[in-house]
Amino acid sequence: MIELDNVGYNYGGGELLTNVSAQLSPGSFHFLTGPSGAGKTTLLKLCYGALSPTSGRVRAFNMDVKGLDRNQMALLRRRIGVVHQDCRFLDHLPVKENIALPLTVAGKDLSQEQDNLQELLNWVGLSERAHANPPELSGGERQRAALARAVILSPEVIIADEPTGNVDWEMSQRLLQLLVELNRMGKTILVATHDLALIRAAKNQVQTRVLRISDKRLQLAGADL
Ligand SMILES: Nc1ncnc2c1ncn2[C@@H]1O[C@H](COP(=O)(O)OP(=O)(O)OP(=O)(O)O)[C@@H](O)[C@H]1O
Repeated sequence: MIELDNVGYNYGGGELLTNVSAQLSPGSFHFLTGPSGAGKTTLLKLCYGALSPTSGRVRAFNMDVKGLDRNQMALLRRRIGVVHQDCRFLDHLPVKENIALPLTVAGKDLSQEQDNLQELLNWVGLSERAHANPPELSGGERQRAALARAVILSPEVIIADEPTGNVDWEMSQRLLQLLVELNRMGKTILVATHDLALIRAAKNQVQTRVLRISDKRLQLAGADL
């Protein structure tokens, strides 16, 4: 699905990532970990085409991400759902409309999508909050709304950046459960996290691989996690 081949990345102040190679095969569940500032968010951005590698190659769905034109990039974004670290919303729009935004951008007729939207709101446990505005949501509700928005177009890959960063243990388990369910539905999952307890909890439920950025390079973490 996504393949990194000897990828290097440099924001201009020296190489941040070097010789990074990895493959996310269909239906796999990967965690990405490493110290703060190691380059996890950067690596995720390289995977979904928000950044182009300084060296090496990123391929998504057998296409070189670097050479994509606007239309191809828009298509790529529909196939990869992203939950951003800061999960921003349009604060003046209710939760339901925020979740529906990718449908609008994709030119879908919202009146045809109401059942789909309601099902998704139920799935993330936000049907009661559908008409609230984002500033009224708790951290866990924001994360679940962001996940719903990321999956509304049924992407094949879901990339989540610290989805449990600001929530308590119970809520992080609930979010994990949603990601596990998506994986069981056949979705390919990539989650950046500092939370080793979350990784251990996931390992009890699904087969996962843990990648760690250490000293600019990507390594497969050992079974000790
Ligand atoms: N747009 C940018 N321009 C310049 N430097 C950047 C930019 N974005 C990130 N960096 C730097 O790149 C390094 C890696 O950042 P990144 O956000 O990828 O790390 P991270 O592992 O996700 O960190 P954290 O766990 O704290 O979220 C940091 O030193 C950061 O300051």
